Amino acid sequence: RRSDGDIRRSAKDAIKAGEKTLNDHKKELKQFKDKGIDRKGKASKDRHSVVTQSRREADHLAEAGLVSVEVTKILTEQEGLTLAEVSSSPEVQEEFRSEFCPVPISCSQARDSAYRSVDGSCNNLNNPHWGAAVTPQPRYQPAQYDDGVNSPRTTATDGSPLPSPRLISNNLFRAPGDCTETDHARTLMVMAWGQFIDHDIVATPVTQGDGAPITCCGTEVQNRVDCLPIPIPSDDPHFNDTCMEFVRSAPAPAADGCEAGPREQINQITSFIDGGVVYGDTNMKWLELVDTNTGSMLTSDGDLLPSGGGCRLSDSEDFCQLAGDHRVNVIPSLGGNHLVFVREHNRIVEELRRVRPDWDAATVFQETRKIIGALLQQINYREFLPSILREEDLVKYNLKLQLTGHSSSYNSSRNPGAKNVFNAAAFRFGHSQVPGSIAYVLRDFMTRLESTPTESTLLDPHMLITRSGRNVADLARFVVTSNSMKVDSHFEDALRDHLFEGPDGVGFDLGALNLQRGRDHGLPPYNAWRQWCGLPVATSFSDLPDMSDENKAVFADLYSDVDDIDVFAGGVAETPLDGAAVGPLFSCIIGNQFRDMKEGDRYWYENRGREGFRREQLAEIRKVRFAKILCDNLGVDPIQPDVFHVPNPNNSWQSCQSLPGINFSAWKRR
Ligand code: HEM
Repeated sequence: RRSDGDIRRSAKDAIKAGEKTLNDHKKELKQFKDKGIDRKGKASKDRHSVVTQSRREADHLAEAGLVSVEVTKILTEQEGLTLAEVSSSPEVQEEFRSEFCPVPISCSQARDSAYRSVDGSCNNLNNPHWGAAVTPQPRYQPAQYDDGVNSPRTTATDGSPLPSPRLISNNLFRAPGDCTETDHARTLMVMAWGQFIDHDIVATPVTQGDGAPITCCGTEVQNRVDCLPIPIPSDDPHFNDTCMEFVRSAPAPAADGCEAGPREQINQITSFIDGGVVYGDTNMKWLELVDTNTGSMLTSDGDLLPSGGGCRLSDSEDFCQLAGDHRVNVIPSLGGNHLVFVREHNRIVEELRRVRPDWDAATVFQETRKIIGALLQQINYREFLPSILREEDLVKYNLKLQLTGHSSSYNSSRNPGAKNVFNAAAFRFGHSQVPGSIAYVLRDFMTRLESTPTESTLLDPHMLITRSGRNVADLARFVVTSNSMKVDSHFEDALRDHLFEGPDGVGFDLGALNLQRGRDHGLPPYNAWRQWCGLPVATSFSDLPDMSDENKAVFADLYSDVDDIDVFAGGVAETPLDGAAVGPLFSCIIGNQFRDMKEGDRYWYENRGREGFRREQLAEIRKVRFAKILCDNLGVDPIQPDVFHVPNPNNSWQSCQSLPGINFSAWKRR
């Protein structure tokens, strides 16, 4: 056995080598920039980077991640340590931490605050980084990289290469006759909310070049370490090319704290449902979005979102929208939800100023932010989750809300962080719900106007902001009355062939990106997750439980072993459970994640104490449903009380006036 001193010397040498790799990497990125390689390439790659761009703070963590990976590779491959020895060696970790990790966060001020910190730090007082912005994504199961440390999972059990994600997409995700099935019970709000709340929970940055999105296709960039381009089969039904751009997610050090270990990925926003999607997660962003004289959110002409950020503009009068999250322009249904909560914030500010004239603008802002966070949590757990999970799973994962009084669900040993498999696979189920076109529905609920293919609305906010936003209510009416697509193995061509397509006709396949992202992150395959969830595991393709015969046959054609199936492919292809939108595997992962985010949140809105609300305030918040918020801010009247389900005799249209709202006198000084 090697002495501690010997291991420390090896660790120091490995760290030196890691630093050299980091410097070489930076030089290489600059060279690609100087040669103009990252500046050229396809226009669609720049659009994709609007979604996956990284923040400067994340770049620093990525540098630590790169060294962590290098150190771990050297210690395991050249110095003969096992992964477990690297992780548990105090010598290795002390050396790594002293060079690359920020000084531990002090929570002395945050301890007694009635408000969440802007970046989510110190929510958990013993583990201040849990759920905070710009931290490594935690995992439910260790990564499965080809080399154990860093290389994507690309090899099948028998040693052959895994099938190309685009090939899987062509065979599994393409709907027969290009016709995806409708979900007759759920509305498009299930899809729109899923994406909106996802953008409150996770943003995974990819590695960026020296100021430009990286290029991964072409002879000049072969074997680039940051790349994992997707091979396109020569007989592809849509693409003429042979290569789809794909940049790896930026590396992070090991998840719990900041340690040397196998590659992890970054979450650059807070995992808590805290309204970061509305406000952002940095003081800089708050200053950009908030009127500091009043505590209200800045808006533009027509009470729309302010302008800024990147998107594509089809009309010279339009502008890109700025919001707490940079992905706001991805699709109008998402931007619509952003707008609703900015308006709701400003409505609440007015109400609070009336009942609390003694409060300054900063207090009004924080109190309003707290109520908005509570409303997001309440809608998510009381309306959205019951629309996608079975009642028995809501009970099993402790996702049900209390009807009265405070709860004592806080558990300081639960890590609320958004888990890698939730981000890179399970919660992407919503991609299958996206419809092929977006339209306006007029006040008569019958007339549909300006139906636009979904691909033309991507990254283009036109439908929301045209005519100074006068059609926003028509768009919302479309979202709450139209059916979502079923969660199944089929995707609309808008996303599967035309995602972020440019004038050159080149776009992405989102289904293929999801599969490749899972491999990039080293996600264990489908069967390993079934086992983790305690579900029956298939030993052959023919006994895949919870799957149609048709899907079993497709999997048997694509993969050489049932143990190789990618978790996103297997999960989305499962037959939904009775009463749920998703199958058993995604129900399990989504259930576990939302339990962590509820029980692991010291500021969970039902909690007692100064982090929560007074009893009478909580009772007022409990009166509100999402329908009322749409009423108050978009004037969609009448509306069905449960906007996640289509109107029916048990969920019939009601006047906005008849839906209860918050009485703010509960916020009066006592
Ligand atoms: C409406 C159209 C949508 C578009 C165009 C879209 C597009 C995208 C893109 C381009 C990515 C990054 C892909 C990658 O390179 O890995 C992504 C990630 C993701 N999407 Fe969507 N999406 C849509 C809707 C949804 C919906 C409805 C949900 C959930 C219900 C969802 C959940 C997610 C999640 C969880 C991620 C990973 C986020 C991260 O880790 O940063 N998306 N989406």
